[in-house]
Amino acid sequence: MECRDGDVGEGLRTVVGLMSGTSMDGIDAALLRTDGRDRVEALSFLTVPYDDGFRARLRGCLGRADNGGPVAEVERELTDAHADAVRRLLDQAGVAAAEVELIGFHGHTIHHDPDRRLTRQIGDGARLAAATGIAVVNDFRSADVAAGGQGAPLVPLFHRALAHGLPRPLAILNIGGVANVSWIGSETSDGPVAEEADVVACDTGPGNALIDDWVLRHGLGRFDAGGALAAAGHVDGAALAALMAHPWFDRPAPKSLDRDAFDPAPIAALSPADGAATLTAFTADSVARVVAHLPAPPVRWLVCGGGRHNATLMAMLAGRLGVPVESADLVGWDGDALEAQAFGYLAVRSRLGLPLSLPATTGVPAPQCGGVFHPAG
Ligand SMILES: Nc1ncnc2c1ncn2[C@@H]1O[C@H](COP(=O)(O)OP(=O)(O)OP(=O)(O)O)[C@@H](O)[C@H]1O
Ligand SMILES: CC(=O)N[C@H]1[C@@H]2OC[C@@H](O2)[C@@H](O)[C@@H]1O[C@H](C)C(=O)O
Repeated sequence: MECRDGDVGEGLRTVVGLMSGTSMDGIDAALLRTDGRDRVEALSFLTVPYDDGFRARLRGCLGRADNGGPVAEVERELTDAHADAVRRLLDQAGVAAAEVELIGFHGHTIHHDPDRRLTRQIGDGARLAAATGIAVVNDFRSADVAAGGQGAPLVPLFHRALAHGLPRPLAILNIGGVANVSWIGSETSDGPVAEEADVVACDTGPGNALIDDWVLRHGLGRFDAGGALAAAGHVDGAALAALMAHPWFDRPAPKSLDRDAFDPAPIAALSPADGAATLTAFTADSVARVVAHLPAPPVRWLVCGGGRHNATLMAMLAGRLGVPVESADLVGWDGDALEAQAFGYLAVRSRLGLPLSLPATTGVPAPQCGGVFHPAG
């Protein structure tokens, strides 16, 4: 399926993908070569962490659908930080800006309410294009949401491109601030019928964000390193049941979440370790709960995103899913880089006029193109 005539030719292109994820840890920047279809070659990757001051300013924008308050200033700061991340990435890779055709710039989601047809990623595409001298595609989610889709997750078509040769059905689980799964069925090519049949996706529920917030509130760092705090605690069954009673878990896929969709009030009175254990079980239980919404149970789960570094969470997932649950790095992917790579891949698809989302990945009525192009400044 093609939405319009592609305005760039076929073949591999060198692109940068940039992601500022819901955990607000920093900017992930990936350099890759891809044809936007089934070929992907990872070249280089780095993360530029946000400092605490900027993270606090960014947090102050969450929930805002308008440009008021600090949003415009934070958007400029965020964009300039992305330009700096691109420079560092290209320095690291020894690649000149002139060799890069395109940047896929996700920006940062500050508001996501697709049921009201609202989603907002801050990040000024024209400013980034001017600062880097490289053409930019941004605003990947708006067209999907305007058409009635969830606007997320958008990584599934990239996951499918990576998954050739792996056993099916395969689940690729991203555990970032929020968690999302791509279910990949039969091995097929990039055609319209196949696209409908072989990939189903949705957010699963919380990822690390509630755990991060809990650990931070107790002065115990920015995240539960290795899951050590959770390992020292006990899961509170009543609090977990209260968290899992949220009606969102009964909604069929596709579905998506804003970062702060769940109220952690049920764990408020728990000790730091018991709270961490219970929130970690909340993430694991919500992933297990999604299996009923998939076309068939996956035979293997490959986990990417920062949550795969949490051994307690990985053990809970393995216990609940009953099939191998492994880091995506085991099959040669860089589990920290996949989201950033995905937005480089999606930028190429945007320029080729190929869909970024499908009815089975976002609930959009028909395969949907998206992204906004900003020529090199
Ligand atoms: N060593 C570790 N042990 C435990 N957790 C970790 C570790 N390293 C990273 N994390 C978790 O991973 C999070 C970052 O994950 P990631 O970068 O995948 O999220 P994101 O991309 O910001 O979010 P999203 O995918 O929702 O957009 C951290 O906030 C932390 O909770
Ligand atoms: C609205 C939004 O930014 N959603 C993010 C978030 O972080 C994880 C999960 O929730 C996923 O749905 C999505 O990001 C990934 C990159 C995606 O679109 O596939």
